[in-house]
Amino acid sequence: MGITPEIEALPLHKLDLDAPRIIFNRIHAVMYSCGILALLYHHIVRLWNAPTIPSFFVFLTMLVADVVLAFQWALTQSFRWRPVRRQEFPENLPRVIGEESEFPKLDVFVCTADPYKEPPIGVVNTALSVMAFDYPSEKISVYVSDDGGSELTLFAFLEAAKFARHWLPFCKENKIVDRCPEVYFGSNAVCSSPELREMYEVMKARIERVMELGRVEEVCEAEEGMFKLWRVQGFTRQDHPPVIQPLLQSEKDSDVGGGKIPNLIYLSREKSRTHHHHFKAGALNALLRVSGRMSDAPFILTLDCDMYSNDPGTALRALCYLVDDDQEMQRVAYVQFPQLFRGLNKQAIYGCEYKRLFQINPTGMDGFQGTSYVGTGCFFRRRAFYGSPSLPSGNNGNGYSTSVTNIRSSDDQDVQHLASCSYEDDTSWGHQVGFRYGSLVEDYFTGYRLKCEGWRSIFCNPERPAFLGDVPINLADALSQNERWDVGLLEVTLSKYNPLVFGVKNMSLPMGMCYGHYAFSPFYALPVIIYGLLPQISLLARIPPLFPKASSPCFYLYAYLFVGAYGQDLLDFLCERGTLQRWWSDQRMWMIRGTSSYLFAFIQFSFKLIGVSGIGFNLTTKIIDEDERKRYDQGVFEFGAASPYFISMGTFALVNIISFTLGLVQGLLLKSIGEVLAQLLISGFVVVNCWPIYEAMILRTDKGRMPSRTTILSAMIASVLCCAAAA
Ligand SMILES: O=c1ccn([C@@H]2O[C@H](COP(=O)(O)OP(=O)(O)O[C@H]3O[C@H](CO)[C@@H](O)[C@H](O)[C@H]3O)[C@@H](O)[C@H]2O)c(=O)[nH]1
Ligand SMILES: [Mn+2]
Repeated sequence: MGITPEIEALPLHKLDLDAPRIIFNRIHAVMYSCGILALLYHHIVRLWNAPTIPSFFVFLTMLVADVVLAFQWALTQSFRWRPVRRQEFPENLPRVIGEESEFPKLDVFVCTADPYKEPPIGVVNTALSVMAFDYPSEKISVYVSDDGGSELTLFAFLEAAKFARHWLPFCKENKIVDRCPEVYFGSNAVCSSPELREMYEVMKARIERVMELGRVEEVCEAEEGMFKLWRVQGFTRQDHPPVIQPLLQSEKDSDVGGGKIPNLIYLSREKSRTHHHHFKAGALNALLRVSGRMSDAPFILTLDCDMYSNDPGTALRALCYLVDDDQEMQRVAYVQFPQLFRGLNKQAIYGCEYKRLFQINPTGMDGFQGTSYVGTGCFFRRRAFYGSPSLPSGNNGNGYSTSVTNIRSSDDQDVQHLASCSYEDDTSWGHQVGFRYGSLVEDYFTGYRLKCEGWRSIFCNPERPAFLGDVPINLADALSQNERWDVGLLEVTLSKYNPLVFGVKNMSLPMGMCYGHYAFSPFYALPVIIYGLLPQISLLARIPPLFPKASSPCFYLYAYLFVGAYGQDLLDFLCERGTLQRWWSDQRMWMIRGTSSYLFAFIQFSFKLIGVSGIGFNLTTKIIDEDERKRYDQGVFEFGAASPYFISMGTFALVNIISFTLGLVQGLLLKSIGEVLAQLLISGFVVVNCWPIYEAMILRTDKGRMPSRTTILSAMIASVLCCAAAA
């Protein structure tokens, strides 16, 4: 093992600076900073000269909005300072690692939490797609973590284990590219094995039947034992003992051709109402311990249940970094692949692609200490969970260092105990060891804490998407997912781990800024709400204009700052293979989040602070309603089911259209458009963005239109605001 001089010429990976972008970004940064300084100066002069006390407060509020925007803009410079591109050469791996038998083991964690929100057939597809990696099968162990504690999921995996024995050799012999069965059989490609397709359909039907029944009835005698636990009185999803069930064992089992097969293990950790389970992080830690005992692979891939592998070569690509024994590369805690999605509509109306988060920003963070962990599609070095890179590591005899400094390790503890609720009591699990607790965005938080310990990470973004997942296809789901993330971020921002304090001290200034930018993103609620209400209300109230006249040079300063920020955002988007339409949706969703999920996250977080209510992990539904899907595919916004989000965004939309119309009429009548041009442009911009909301309120008749009660309520609030302003 190790790179000897002769093979140095055959590198495993390569890094290039994105020079044109770096130059452009830095020049823009300097110019734009001057603009911001000029704006702040303008603000201060204006505050100083405020004619009345109320106008002083109005100006002050506008200053607050601009300060938050400027602050966040400054933090984003760290993403733009030094973007890099990487390339891997997996074909050179054998020269470094040697024979297939020398390849390191790989453990894969697939998380699921509710069979009704995350259909088991989907989870099965994800598992099968990774079991079929181009990788020595006997080296792979797939662990399915079922936080739903459901016999339905176990049943599905019993079926999957049988099907895998046919599917895996078929994929490898025929060099199939799409190794997620649903995708392969769903594509138009002619399947060379109709029997296999039939077998898949039968499996699917059996799983779906059990889902309909809601319980497992017909299983053969050999399997009946596995379901016994569920028949015990008092077994519920919140209260049950650990269930660990190996379904395939590479030592004993083989595929239908007699070839090797991966391990497949079902695990549902113990649950009890008296213990906090720490959601996904808790599940991952149980997996970490159990897998450490059962297979103890040095490398671990974490996957959400809906993220299937789209490229069988992905594991090898990740190894290009993980097995490199260069000193810098030995500090790599994880290799993160981007989250990419299938089934997005043309405009990606709900902005769920999160291109900036998953594709653009990571290239920038990779120019420093590496990108953030995004929860799925990420290959970890097991050792990273057990302490800093400078700690001496264990060795599994294969040349790859592994964990195993189990905090309470002693051999008489059986595997069951490792998955029990009380195992973590009074240990460092979740604090210094394993996935970290304390934030609903356990992914962001864990990656961040690892960086603070001195680890680094890699962003690996190959041409063919490595993994593909599902996105929420209705507005309320998209916002509720975002709200959960925001609450999780606030938990970090308002703790001692604030990235601008703890992070800057333990990582570096640019890394602290990157993590800080995310941590503070819920604060975007402030400028969005202020810019979305104050200029409009003051327009109606005819109080002194908030912005310079169209003829004043300061007007151009505002124009420059607006065009400069939006323009650069658009450029970043297009450079990362985005389209204009999707960018438009993305910026629109930013505005919508400002008035809904960002705002509601603050409310939810405050409730938690004062102890009114706890916070939970609201799963994103992966079930797709046909009707909804149709509307989504046509790019039509979904407002069907009432949601408090819609009331606040409806109010905003209405205030803006009222103020825009009245302001325009008044400006024309009094021939004073120039004086209120900036305010008209702002509310006009909001109105254009809100078009789908007006449509849903008034024009549409389908099931996805805005519920009348929501429309009426928003209209009432908006009229109260407008009347109060005009009075
Ligand atoms: O108590 C829980 C809750 C969730 N999950 C699993 O966590 C995954 C992510 O849940 P999902 O509802 O799909 O949330 P998303 O917002 O889509 O997930 C993003 O955000 C999460 C953090 O909020 C990360 O964990 C995910 O990896 C990231 O893709 C799913 O596989 C769930 O089964 C559990 O295992 N246990
Ligand atoms: Mn998800």
